Amino acid sequence: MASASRQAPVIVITGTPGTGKSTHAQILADESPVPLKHINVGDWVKERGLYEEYDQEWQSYTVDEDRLLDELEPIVSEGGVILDWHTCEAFPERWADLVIVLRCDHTKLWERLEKRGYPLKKIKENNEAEIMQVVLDEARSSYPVEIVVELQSEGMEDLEANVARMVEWIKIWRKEHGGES
Ligand SMILES: Nc1ncnc2c1ncn2[C@@H]1O[C@H](COP(=O)(O)OP(=O)(O)O)[C@@H](O)[C@H]1O
Repeated sequence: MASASRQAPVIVITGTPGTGKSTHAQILADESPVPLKHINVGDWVKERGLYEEYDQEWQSYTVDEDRLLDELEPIVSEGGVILDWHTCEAFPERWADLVIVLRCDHTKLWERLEKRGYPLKKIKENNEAEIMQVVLDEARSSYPVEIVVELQSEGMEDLEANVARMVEWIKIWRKEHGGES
């Protein structure tokens, strides 16, 4: 059981770039009834140099997964963490109590990535990945189906409803793990 000795859960928020992971994670960290540390894994990789190389053409880093997992392990095993990353299959299954996969209509996603200044081929690649539900399939094949939850992230009302659902889930988790409701 992932969470046997933890006081607070580990929530993975994943999805194609631009689906809203960081936005959700920040608000959830603010509104959670238990303290949750938001780790933006992409930023972590950059800040700590946990990559093998930077690909200029794709404007992306080749992550050193072994080092990344080694650095995350002691933090994650304490619990009370939101792991925010565009992929989730590298994380050990035992880490996650809940895996949220954010989804977005591809035309909206295209606009978000354009605004971010991504090169066209990177926008296309991510757009296709979203249409083909690559991250959702990856989550479903990496974790027990009952902890993987797919949520739409298109407008502000989705954002509010999704965070409210996660807060409710945390309250129940806490009750089940001997904390207050
Ligand atoms: N549900 C949503 N409603 C409105 N805007 C959103 C929503 N989700 C994300 N956005 C916007 O889309 C952009 C990308 O969101 P971000 O959280 O950075 O995505 P990610 O972390 O998945 O790359 C941001 O400008 C954010 O404000």
